Amino acid sequence: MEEDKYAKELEVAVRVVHVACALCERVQERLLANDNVLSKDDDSPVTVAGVGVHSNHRVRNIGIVFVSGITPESCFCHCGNVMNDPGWIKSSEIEIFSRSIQFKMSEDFSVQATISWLLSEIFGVQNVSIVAEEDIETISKDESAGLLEAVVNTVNESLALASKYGLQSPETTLGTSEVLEAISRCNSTGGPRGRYWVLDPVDGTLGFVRGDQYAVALALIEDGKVVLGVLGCPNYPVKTEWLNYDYQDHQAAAQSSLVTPDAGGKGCVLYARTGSGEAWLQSLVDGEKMLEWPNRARPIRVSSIDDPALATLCEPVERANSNHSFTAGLAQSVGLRKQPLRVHSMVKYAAIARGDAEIFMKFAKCGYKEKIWDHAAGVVIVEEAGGVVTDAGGRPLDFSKGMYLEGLDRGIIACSGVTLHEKFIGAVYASWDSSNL
Ligand SMILES: Nc1ncnc2c1ncn2[C@@H]1O[C@H](COP(=O)(O)OS(=O)(=O)O)[C@@H](OP(=O)(O)O)[C@H]1O
Ligand SMILES: [Mg+2]
Ligand SMILES: [Mg+2]
Ligand SMILES: [Mg+2]
Repeated sequence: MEEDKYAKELEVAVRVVHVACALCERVQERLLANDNVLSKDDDSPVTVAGVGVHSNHRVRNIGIVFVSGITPESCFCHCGNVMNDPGWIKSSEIEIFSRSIQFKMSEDFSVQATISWLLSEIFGVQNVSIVAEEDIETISKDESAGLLEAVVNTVNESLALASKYGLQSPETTLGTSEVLEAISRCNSTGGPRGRYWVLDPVDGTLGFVRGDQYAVALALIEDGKVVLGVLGCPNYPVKTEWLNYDYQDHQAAAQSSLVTPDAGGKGCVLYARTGSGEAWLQSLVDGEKMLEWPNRARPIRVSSIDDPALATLCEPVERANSNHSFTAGLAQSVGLRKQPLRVHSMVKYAAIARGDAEIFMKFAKCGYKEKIWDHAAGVVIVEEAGGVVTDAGGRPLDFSKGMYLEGLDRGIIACSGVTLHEKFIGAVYASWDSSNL
């Protein structure tokens, strides 16, 4: 790859993700300030599920429903709606969850509008095509007027700070139609040809509403290949020991000396360009306090551990999202001894790229189709940091087939190096037939 190919795109992508992370932090602070925090208790008796509707080609989250005493698997279709993104919380947390999800939806759309507007300003509206998780229909409905108003305010608040990150802020505040127009540009469906951005505005929905780990993920795909990836991790500080903190720890830590300019603040942005052999980390900086851009970056590398007994497995928190007992069996057969690190969102890819864990595995239920925005940025960052990412058959993930990772063989295995990777691929072959997947 030419030395400077995609250099400008990467530079811009990193800055817009910083702007988006600052937006997320503000929204999450408001959320947490109102005691809208969920605990991490996974064994609670109430099922919470987002309710989605099929609109065109994708399933949208439009609200929530609470059903006592049934499992996500037994959720049913209701009035043409389907259950999506199931999770577990305590009954006492229902009201909190309901408020939280409003914040989360507002954040999703605000991030999409902000990133879409900034990319369009820089590269020209006609050159910007985005595949993103949320689409225009949800927010265009009459009943979403309140949500839209909140989004317009948040977008303007964020764009006003864009100049702090070396980007152009709008001359006047954006109106509703401009915000909707920016969101409507996120209607690409991807595919094998052309150039398009891939955006997950908030990855790790439950992590976000729990005041825990979540990520903003932006990648650029050209002719079906991911050419760069940027992961914003607002709650993943340079200090690794915070990876698995909960909100209470977070409060304590936020007041402690860990959050100092030296420690690098409470979040980070990771990025890489395909083929460069390098991946980078920047601390998140508070735009309002920032005196000048550029923020310094340091190279990151995967862990050099290849002894399974010393390796750490990172996986989704929710059992509904990945089969914990299957991965535990694989881990045992390969010889892992440590407890798995369960972390929400693409922060798992960040943990591998930074060398904080050695293996990330996700085995979704049969029938679930992985989306490209949940993996594109993370995969390139792990690979350029020296890691290996494939499906369970050992093949690279194929981002060229539209919004989904079509043809994915069973699950995803990301490792810090080939030795561990080969062991896990071998373990899948050995145990698959006896698994219930
Ligand atoms: N049923 C099911 N199976 C597998 N995967 C699913 C499922 N439902 C959702 N998703 C996708 O998982 C994304 C969140 O993954 P995480 O690894 O963060 O999950 S977890 O919260 O740690 O359990 C999540 O991304 P976000 O929606 O951006 O949060 C989803 O795209
Ligand atoms: Mg996601
Ligand atoms: Mg998301
Ligand atoms: Mg979602």
